[in-house]
Amino acid sequence: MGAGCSSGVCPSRKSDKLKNSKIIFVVGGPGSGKGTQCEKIVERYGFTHLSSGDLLRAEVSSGSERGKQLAAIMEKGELVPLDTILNMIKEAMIAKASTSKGFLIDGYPREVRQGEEFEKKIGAPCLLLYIDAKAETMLMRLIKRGETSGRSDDTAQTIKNRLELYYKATEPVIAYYQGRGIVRKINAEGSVDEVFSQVANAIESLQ
Ligand SMILES: Nc1ncnc2c1ncn2[C@@H]1O[C@H](COP(=O)(O)OP(=O)(O)O)[C@@H](O)[C@H]1O
Ligand SMILES: Nc1ncnc2c1ncn2[C@H]1C[C@H](O)[C@@H](COP(=O)(O)OP(=O)(O)O)O1
Ligand SMILES: [Mg+2]
Repeated sequence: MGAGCSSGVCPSRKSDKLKNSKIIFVVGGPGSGKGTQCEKIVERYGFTHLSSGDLLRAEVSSGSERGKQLAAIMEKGELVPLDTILNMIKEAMIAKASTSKGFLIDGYPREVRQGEEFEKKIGAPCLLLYIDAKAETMLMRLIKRGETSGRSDDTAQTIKNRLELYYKATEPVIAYYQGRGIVRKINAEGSVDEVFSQVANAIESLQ
């Protein structure tokens, strides 16, 4: 049990509707397996999975003007503006707050400032799942995913940019939360089930 989430209730909520929500950040490089593990967590534990990338892709699919601007950023493998993604996550959380057993925030924070702003506007995470795979493993998985995903960012050049940005901007997020004792590092090199057995141990340490 990490600081700030004893008995499943986190302190100092910034939104009344979310004040009793359990929040788990799922952080790892592109292609490390965040989405895959989140699906398995939902299946077994019934948490609410919110993927920042999925929220953004839904906006792009809507064909809105904002979606067009986001698509141009994502195609290059860059980060969209912090306020945009944070507001989308907050709205999605509020919509599910009354029925959710807890939230898996997948793909956020991608930089330390995103974590700070999330805590100011929403609340503190009680666990950070750090999905750790080698760069070569992530690259191979993304190239393979690109054969069928239809994602404009699963292309060789954009994958390279995303990996570089991950090491530069997102890895510091892990060090930032390590100081609070809420980081659980998951070795994501094995099979989906091998990875999930570690993930399940981390989730159960919270119950
Ligand atoms: N443990 C694993 N072993 C092999 N392939 C995996 C594993 N976890 C995920 N994958 C595959 O790797 C790709 C990236 O996984 P995904 O869950 O989309 O990662 P992320 O959300 O971190 O980008 C997907 O095609 C997925 O099926
Ligand atoms: N928290 C965030 N801040 C800014 N941009 C984000 C973001 N989460 C996602 N994006 C944008 C930039 C990413 O390259 C793109 C795809 O994200 P994703 O679906 O989470 O990728 P993946 O699951 O492969 O790691 O969406
Ligand atoms: Mg994903």
